[in-house]
Amino acid sequence: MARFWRQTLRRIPSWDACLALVVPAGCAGMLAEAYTRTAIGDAEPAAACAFAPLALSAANAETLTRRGLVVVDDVLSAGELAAARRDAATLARFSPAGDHGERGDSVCWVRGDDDDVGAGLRQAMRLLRGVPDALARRGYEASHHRVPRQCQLARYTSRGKGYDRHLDRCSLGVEELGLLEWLRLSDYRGRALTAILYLNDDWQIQRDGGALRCWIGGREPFDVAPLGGRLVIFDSGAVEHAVLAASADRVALTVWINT
Ligand SMILES: O=C(O)CCC(=O)C(=O)O
Ligand SMILES: [Fe+2]
Repeated sequence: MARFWRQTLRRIPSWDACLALVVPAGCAGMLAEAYTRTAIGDAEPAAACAFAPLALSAANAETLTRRGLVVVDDVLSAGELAAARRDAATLARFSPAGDHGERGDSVCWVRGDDDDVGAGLRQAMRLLRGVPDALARRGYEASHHRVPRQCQLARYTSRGKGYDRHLDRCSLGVEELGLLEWLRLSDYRGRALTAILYLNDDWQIQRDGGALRCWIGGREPFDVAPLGGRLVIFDSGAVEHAVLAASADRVALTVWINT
């Protein structure tokens, strides 16, 4: 056995040559792993996510282009909303989000093929993932968008805080983040549109709080109530927003559409 190893080692031209092969291969592996672990590693083109029941109008697309944000109400029927809410409530894998105390919600990532995702929630996800295709059909330049298979389900409880003012797209460069982190954040850096579908029941902003507060281009902020069945679409790189503290449980399903 010892002889075998001696002979094998003698056949290797030099350790330097070995290192020259192994180190770049290891680095390439790490970088590939960093990229494929992102939400866009297996994202689909917008057209592949077409969802016929979602009807957005030309006026919706025009408002999004002009203002950077559009609100569309009642995209779910009362029955669909109730089913999605029920499914969201039975999911048992929420964990606290936010490492720096900037947000008080618990989140879980859901995909259409997850075993614990019920038909109601799956329907809501299909609708949300159909947003870029529905926009592209109305003239919004979204055909190049890619849609992650996973959506974020976020729950803010009545006792917790909201989410501080922020932008959904990260604009830090490779020199600030380092190559590995820069690759890991590919989806976060490439976010084009944020699409949120609220799954709340009988929400009253004066009573329950929890508004989505938005700042666009230095103008006065305005509040959007998280009404059940309401879809909010905005430019992830342009609309600063915050979630105000809620006094009732607040549930939102979000997908970030990438370039
Ligand atoms: O739930 C909302 O209204 C917005 C949440 C949010 O800003 C986020 O998850 O990035
Ligand atoms: Fe956000």
